[in-house]
Amino acid sequence: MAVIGELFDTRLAEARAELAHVLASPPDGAAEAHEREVAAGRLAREVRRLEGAEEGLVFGRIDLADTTVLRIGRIGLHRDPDDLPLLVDWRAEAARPFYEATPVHPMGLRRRRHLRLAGRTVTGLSDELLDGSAPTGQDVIGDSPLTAALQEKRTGRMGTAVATLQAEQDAIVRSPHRGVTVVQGGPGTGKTVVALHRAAYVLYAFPKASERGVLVLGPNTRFLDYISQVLPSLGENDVVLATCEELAGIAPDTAAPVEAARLKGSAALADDLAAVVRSRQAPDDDFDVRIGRERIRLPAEEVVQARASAQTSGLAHNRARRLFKELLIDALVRELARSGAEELDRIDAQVAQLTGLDLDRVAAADLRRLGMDAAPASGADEFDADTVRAGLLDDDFLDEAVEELWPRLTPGDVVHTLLADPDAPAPHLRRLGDSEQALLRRTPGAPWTDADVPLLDEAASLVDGPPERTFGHVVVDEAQELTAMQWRMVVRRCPGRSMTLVGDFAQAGPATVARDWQQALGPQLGRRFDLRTLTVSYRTTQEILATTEDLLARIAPGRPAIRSIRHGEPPRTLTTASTSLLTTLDRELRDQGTAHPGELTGVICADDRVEQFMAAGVEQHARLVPASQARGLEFDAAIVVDPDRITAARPGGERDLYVALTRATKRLCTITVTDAAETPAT
Ligand SMILES: Nc1ncnc2c1ncn2[C@@H]1O[C@H](COP(=O)(O)OP(=O)(O)OP(=O)(O)O)[C@@H](O)[C@H]1O
Repeated sequence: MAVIGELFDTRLAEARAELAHVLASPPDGAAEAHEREVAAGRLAREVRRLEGAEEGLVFGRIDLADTTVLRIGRIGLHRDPDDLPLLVDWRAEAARPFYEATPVHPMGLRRRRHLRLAGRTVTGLSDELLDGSAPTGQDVIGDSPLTAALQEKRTGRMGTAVATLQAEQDAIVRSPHRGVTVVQGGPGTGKTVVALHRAAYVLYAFPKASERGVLVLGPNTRFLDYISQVLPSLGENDVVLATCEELAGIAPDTAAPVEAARLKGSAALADDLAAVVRSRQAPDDDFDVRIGRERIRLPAEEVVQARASAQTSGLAHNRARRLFKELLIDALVRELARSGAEELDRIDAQVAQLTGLDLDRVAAADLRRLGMDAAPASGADEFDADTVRAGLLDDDFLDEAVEELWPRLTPGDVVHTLLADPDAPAPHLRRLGDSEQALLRRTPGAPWTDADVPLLDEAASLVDGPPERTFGHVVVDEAQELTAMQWRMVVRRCPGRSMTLVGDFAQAGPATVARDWQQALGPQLGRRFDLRTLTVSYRTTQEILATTEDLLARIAPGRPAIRSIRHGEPPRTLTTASTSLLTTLDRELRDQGTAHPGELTGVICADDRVEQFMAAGVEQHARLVPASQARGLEFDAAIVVDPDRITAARPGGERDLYVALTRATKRLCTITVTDAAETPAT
């Protein structure tokens, strides 16, 4: 162990020194400055990687039957690349038995040891003997490391489970499948754990995917904050964590009403957006333009031909506009050459008629006298097509004329036209009923909502082309939340279709229309996904799961109940009148604070109660979470306030309630309100 610590310190000191050296050496010229920047970036990443892995660097050891010993850690460490590693990276194939060996399939192991460290000091050991041999004085048979890990107090940030990944989880994390893997499972079954460890595994094991980077997409910034520590502690800092809005680079001003969000999530709107863009691409009409002092008219056939070529080029609207313009200019140049030649021939003919001279012959005779070649001249030869073409490309008047036919568009223009213009070509949208159309109707200058973001992103891809940043692998957590339009956003950013998607339809929010993975993914990814199911809850106690069985049967009929490895107190219910709600909540918070000091309590309530509870100072004692944002979060204790109000607040509110009730690792208290006077209208 001490040797590993020393080697780690040396590596970290070397990386820091090298970084300091690179930053201190002044670059000589632009090329060197660039090289220096690249080297500094690489070294800074290496320093961060090592620093992130320092805490709990070594957490396991396996002793093989042939007496080989391997120590398992967050990163790998070798003295020399050709030597056996002193520390095996948990993702290496050699570490697999640490996670997957069982007494029935010992995978060549005699013993598996879990270590607990405080800094560099080993504070706990626990061994499992896998080959059926009797423990010796060297073996420490103690508490299961998983039990110990689960008993730790919640901190408000998710911790890594790298030391205790369970075999069914590990098999998914290490899956060699490079396409789409879908992981489903009830609350607390470790879907997020699997998703994040999978992201780290992909970076390690799939070099192509890691070159292009890994994206982890989460439902909101509260959730991303909750999981933000996990990957750095696995030695990975290069993963991009984002919400859909961050991915699109758009900050919406407000949240859309649920019904509008559902409608805007429909993939049919993608066709409507494409139709709006196409409708702005050159009508079947002549092109009439003034060039210098001349008016030139291109017939409609020329315009139609240029449009067809631009449209079939595969380029997005604003890029295809350039091609369209160039094709029109080619046609104009041909037209100018033709009309110019005609004009010259007409002048020659007039001169010949008036003077009897053939100007072409005179010019040729002059050239011969000067000893130069006398090629037969024609009007077309005197026309410098390249110069004319270049001039037209830069001509502002011409560009204005093209703008009339094929205007440059912004994503906002396109979405606004679709939602605001009753004459816009929008076959799918127009098929909706009047009330639905009214929900989608947009007035000029209205703020953009979160549900507009995928529409704006779709429009951006139509007018400006595919997103600049794409990823080699995408992990989507709470994937049941994504609408069809959001799936399109995701797929655009993952051309290789290499993804890990985790979620649970029993926890779906109100904007989700799909009820299973086939419905959700089929349109974008077909049937090509590997579906895995996790069956054991590591969060929600068996007692809490038992009280949610009826609710689960209503929201996900036929779904087998999951089992939990945790047991806790039976859930309690307090009943109060609405006028006493704050007093009851305050008393409960104080009681829990006294009985269980240092524990993290979450108060989950209908969104419209948050302000009132904030004003009452609830956040001094607990995390206050609107029910719409509770997905994925976890607390030692949860107080769910006024379940009826949560259920009534949004369509599919029973699923919000199910999420709220399954957040606690130890105890759940539900406060019901007896008088429904305050229940909001739905
Ligand atoms: N193998 C494990 N070792 C230690 N802790 C684990 C393990 N698997 C899951 N956990 C813990 O169980 C809790 C629930 O895990 P996680 O949040 O990944 O579940 P989930 O399926 O994503 O839940 P939800 O459906 O609510 O989103 C977390 O505290 C997580 O750290």
